[in-house]
Amino acid sequence: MSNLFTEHLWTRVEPIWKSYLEHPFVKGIGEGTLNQEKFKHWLKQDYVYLIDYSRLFALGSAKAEDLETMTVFAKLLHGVLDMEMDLHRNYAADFGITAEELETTEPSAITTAYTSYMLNVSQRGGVENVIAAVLACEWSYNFIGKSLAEWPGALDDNFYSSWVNMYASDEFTELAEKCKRLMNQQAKGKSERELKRLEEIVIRTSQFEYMFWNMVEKKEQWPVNVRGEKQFG
Ligand SMILES: Cc1ncc(CN)c(N)n1
Repeated sequence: MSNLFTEHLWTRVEPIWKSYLEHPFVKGIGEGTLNQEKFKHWLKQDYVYLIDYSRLFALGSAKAEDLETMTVFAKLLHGVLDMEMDLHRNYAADFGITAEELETTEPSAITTAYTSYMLNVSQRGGVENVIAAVLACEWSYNFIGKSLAEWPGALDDNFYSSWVNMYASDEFTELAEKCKRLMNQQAKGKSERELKRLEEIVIRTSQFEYMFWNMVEKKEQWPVNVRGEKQFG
């Protein structure tokens, strides 16, 4: 295993994350061709996802064993609530969707499953579980943003160029790097068995990321709603 735990993790998640770049939703962002109704579904679902995601950083701060780690989690929390969610609020305003509408979105089945998984593993373990749960989210979006930024035309006359720019930006890259540094610090001195357990969390969340792209592509909610009406993908 390489010295840095994140380098080892990269060898495990690379094939999963490369599959995101072939996903029609992600390709649609990079090529500027994504159907805007699908994007609105992402905006709303992602907004409520990010609310729970923020809770994870608050939990990380509460579980931290030193002031420095506490501060890093607090900075990550600020990064989501202020910087990342501003992207959503700005796109929503263009569509005439209010911040309240975003905030009161009913989470879909996949959104609920994904955030519940992250909150569950984070509550069960120490601070290392929290950072393992949030790592793929921050790092994989940065990976996608930077990859799409190199696609021809992704940053020119593309409705989604603000999306690509934000996730590829130096500011967002620094948030992803903070997560990687925290993961490596927490991995130090852990047994092989413990590292395997953390690796599994990163792989599971990477698989959830793919399911989230699928959910927004298909505008999925729940397979059956409260009136008994079925939704087929
Ligand atoms: C589902 C998901 N995963 C990750 C990110 C990046 N914080 C996000 N906005 N949405």
